[in-house]
Amino acid sequence: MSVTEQQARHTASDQAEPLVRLRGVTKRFDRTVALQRVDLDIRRGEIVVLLGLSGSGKSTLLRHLDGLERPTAGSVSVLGDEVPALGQRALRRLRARVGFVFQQFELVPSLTVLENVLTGSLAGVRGPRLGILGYGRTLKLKALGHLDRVGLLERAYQRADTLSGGQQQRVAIARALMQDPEILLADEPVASLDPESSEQVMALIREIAIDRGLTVVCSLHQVDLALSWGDRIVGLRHGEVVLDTTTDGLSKTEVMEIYGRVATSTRELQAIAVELETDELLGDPDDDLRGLLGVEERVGEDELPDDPEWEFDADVDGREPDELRRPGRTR
Ligand SMILES: Nc1ncnc2c1ncn2[C@@H]1O[C@H](COP(=O)(O)OP(=O)(O)OP(=O)(O)O)[C@@H](O)[C@H]1O
Repeated sequence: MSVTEQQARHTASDQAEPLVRLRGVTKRFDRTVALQRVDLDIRRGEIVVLLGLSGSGKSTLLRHLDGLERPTAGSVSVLGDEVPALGQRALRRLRARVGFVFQQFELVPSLTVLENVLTGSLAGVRGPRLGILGYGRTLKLKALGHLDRVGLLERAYQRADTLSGGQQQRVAIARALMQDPEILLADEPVASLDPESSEQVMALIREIAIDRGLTVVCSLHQVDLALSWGDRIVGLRHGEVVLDTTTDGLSKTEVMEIYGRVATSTRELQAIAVELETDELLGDPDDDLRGLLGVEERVGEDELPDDPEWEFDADVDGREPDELRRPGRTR
């Protein structure tokens, strides 16, 4: 995106009232604090990327915007509605204005592509639909138009499970468009895709958002994609916002430095490097890492690996991304 385009979009969005406003949002699940005192304003037309490690609270934040979670404390306002206060009917009306795209696409595999897209028109509508015959001509033409927009018109009558991952995510985007949403939420929409498909899907989301003046809030863990396809990056760590900046002129190293500054140990830096898919932090841990991020004073010598054969356990799925392991050592 050109700097001029980004400036024009920011100027327009700066003048508008925020579409999304979070104030002091804390969310606890039993003893886990998923979000901590989050304040966030998102204005119409912004394309915001939520960036952070696994377990940092990205999905939880997105789910609050759609009323799928209620905050333990604080307020969540979306499109002028105080979301946690909405009853079921009002929530359905809000959800009809907010599209949601998920990591695993959530298509019905045995239905055709067109039928899957048509189900997007059911947001806010009650009652079952009986296959494709249950939808009127106008809706079918609209669905076909969206399939054309995402480049899959010729696949309309194919079963959804015969498509590639990238194609399925494009179908999910077409389905979300059936609602004519004002806000599009996307939870790790490219996490299951290869790099090329990821680029294509993110490019498509951005193009559609700009065409339609959509506001997008998208969680990602790849810094490169966040920088290429977002206007603004909101970085989360342990449920707190630790970074909130436009992508204008921002470099990957700067993003990593900010994450580095909030990391409390070398182990966490390594986890950040692995999860954010950068090798910039994975040089010689004794030199490059500490030098780049200036962490010596904070972490102390005893936390740094003293053996060059140490190995980082990249399996951060356990949401405690803090394990250093030497070969052969059991945890
Ligand atoms: N329904 C739930 N019950 C209990 N704990 C939960 C629930 N949902 C989320 N959590 C916890 O809240 C924290 C934040 O989770 P969340 O899914 O929002 O993180 P995330 O950044 O989206 O992670 P990922 O990138 O892996 O999807 C994690 O510690 C998670 O285990």
